[in-house]
Formats: sequence, C-alpha cells, structure tokens
Amino acid sequence: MGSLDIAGFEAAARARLADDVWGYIQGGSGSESALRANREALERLRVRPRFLVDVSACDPSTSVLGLPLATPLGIAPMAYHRLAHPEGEVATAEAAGASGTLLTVSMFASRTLEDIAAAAAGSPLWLQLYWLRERAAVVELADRAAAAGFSALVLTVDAPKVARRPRDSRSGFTVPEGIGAVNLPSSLTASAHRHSEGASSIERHSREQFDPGITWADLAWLRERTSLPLLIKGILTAEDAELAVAHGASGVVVSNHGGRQLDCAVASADALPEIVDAVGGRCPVVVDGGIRHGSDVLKVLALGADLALIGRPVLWGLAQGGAAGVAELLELLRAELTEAMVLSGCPLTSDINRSFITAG
Ligand SMILES: Cc1cc2nc3c(=O)[nH]c(=O)nc-3n(C[C@H](O)[C@H](O)[C@H](O)COP(=O)(O)O)c2cc1C
Ligand SMILES: CCCCC(=O)C(=O)O
Repeated sequence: MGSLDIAGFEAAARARLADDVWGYIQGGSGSESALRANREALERLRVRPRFLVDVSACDPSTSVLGLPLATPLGIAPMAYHRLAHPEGEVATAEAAGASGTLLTVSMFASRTLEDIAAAAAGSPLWLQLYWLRERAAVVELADRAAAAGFSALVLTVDAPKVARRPRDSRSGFTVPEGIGAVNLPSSLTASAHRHSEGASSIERHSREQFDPGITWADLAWLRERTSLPLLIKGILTAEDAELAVAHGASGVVVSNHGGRQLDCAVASADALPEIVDAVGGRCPVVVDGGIRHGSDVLKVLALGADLALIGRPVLWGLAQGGAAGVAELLELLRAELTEAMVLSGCPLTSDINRSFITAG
C-alpha cells in the first residue's frame, strides 16, 4: 500500500498474480504494437501551461449524459475481475461508489449485476455488451441492468471475435472453473472453461458466441428493446463516429481495446481529434487506452474528450488490495489530475481546451 505512482500498483499486482492471468491482463494482440502505440501517442503530447490564473480552488468534477462525476475519469469494462481478487467487481464497485467514479461493468463480469449495483451504492454504472449470436441473452442483460439502476449501455463493436493474443495462446489461457461470466446462461459460457494446449479459450469462446455478422442496421433492433442510452465502444474513425450518431448512439468510446484487437490499429489518442471534430458537442466522446497518470486525463480532455476510462491499472489495484487497492489507485489519479490542472492553469475541467496541447 502507499504506492507513489502507478508503477507501484503494477509491480504489486505482478507479484500476486499467476503467469497466465498476468499475461491475459497485460497482453495485447499480435506484436502488441497497438498496445505500445497508445502509450507512445500520449507521451508525444505535451501540455502548454498558462500561468497567473487563479487556481486556489481547483475542481476536477464534471458531468456526462447528465450524470455528475467526481472526476472525468471512469473505469473501462473488463471481463472477470475475480481473476484479480476473490471479491471481483463487487470490490471494484465499492471503491468506485465511495469516490463517485463511473464504473463500466463488462458483459463478462464475474459477479452479478445486482450485487455490483448494491456495492456501488447509487454511484453511476454503465453495462458493456457484446452482440452475441443469442440475441435474447443480450436483451435480458439490458433489462436486468435497467432494473438494477444502470444508466447506460455500451456496445463494443471492435471485436467480431477476440483477436489472436500470443501470450494467451502460449499459456493456453482458460477461464478457471469457479470464476465465470455469472450474468449469462451457463450454456453460453461453458467453452470459456474448456482448456486446449496452445490455444486461448477466450478467443475460441468469442468465435462461438459473438455474432460477426451484425452491421449498423442492426443497432435499431437493440435500441428498440431498451430505454437506456447506448454508447458505441471501439470507434477509431470520424466516419464510424458519424455513423454511430446517425444510428442513434448517445455517445462514442474512442478505443483500440487497449491494443488487444487490431494490432496495427491507430492509437486512441491519435484517433481522438478527428472524432471530436466530427461528433464532439453532439454527443459525449469518451476515450480509453494507456491512461496511466492524471496528466494523461488532462491531455485527452484538451483534445476534446469528455471522459477518460482506465483499464488495466484498476485490476492492478484490485489485485494489490481489493476495494482498498482500487480506492487508493483512484485517489492517486484524482490527486495527479488535480495537480496537473493547478500547474497548467485550468481550475475547472471546462477550462481545458485544445490550446493546452502540442504534439511534442
Ligand atoms: C483484462 C481485460 C479485459 C477486458 N475486457 C473487456 C470487455 O469485457 N469488454 C470490453 O469492451 N473491453 C474489454 N477490455 C478493454 C478495456 O475496456 C479497455 O478498452 C482497455 O483495457 C483500455 O486500455 P488500458 O488497459 O490501457 O487502460 C478488456 C481489457 C482488459 C485488459
Ligand atoms: C470473451 C471475453 C472478452 C473480454 C475482452 O474483451 C478482452 O479480453 O479484451
């Protein structure tokens, strides 16, 4: 406990997790070039600070889709939090709820939506969905989320299948029995637990269950069956952002899936400006990928994002200390963001704009 920066959380988690689980969490697809590109893009951006601005009161709060948020930093959807800690998503939700941080729950969460909602204690929750061949299961989950008080759905579109991820193929990564996607019928999840030497069970599971045939025209089908706003996650071009809005999306998540899908994909921070120029102001633009410091949040807000999501580090915090570890991580990032705002002359998140950024 008491890590001074995010590297301390990463090291603590590495020491606690088994090699195959660590490989699944940390890994990317292919040569992991999209994974590296996310960090490189953020490192390249530098801030142009302004001084002699009154920063005696600095407030990092914001709101997205009418939801008040303590900071413009939320938690990205990640499958199976119980891989990192026995309490899984309930511990994550407890920490998120205590600090008013938005939590996006994966369709492959390892605790029930209802238990997660109880732990979040009224703090905002979104539910992420993949489009399964078994459409009825998707709609049933959306209904349960609405009943449990979730406020939006996030449809991930960058995964017609889970990509080839060499670390998982090498380890033969298999979701352990006893940790499961408990919100889905077991008939749809069994193959994630079936081990084969030299192959990833997650990849095979996705080939069996995800529907690779859906198109923009199918979005209307889902929207007709839920009253919740629908965001589209995995957008990397202005063209697709426009299509998302034209098909009724309430927001977009700019993401290359943390470098876990198309290995040669553009970095999310590099894709962000064209997407903001296309749909910013018409709907919230959320971004994830490689956010590792509060100042990274300042940078993506300067490029026009409304909200940044953080992925892997949350699992590091969870592995380190359950709810307390996640709470500590969120507090570190909040403190770093607040300091970055003070030192660059932005007392409010609404003060942060493109004039604060330069590309190296
Ligand atoms: C272990 C793990 C599991 C993930 N599971 C999901 C998922 O179920 N649904 C989804 O849309 N994205 C999933 N993602 C992608 C994240 O939502 C997010 O796009 C990415 O991790 C952000 O990058 P970062 O980890 O560099 O912060 C997962 C990522 C990781 C690392
Ligand atoms: C079938 C679970 C997929 C989880 C996921 O999106 C990821 O590992 O990146």
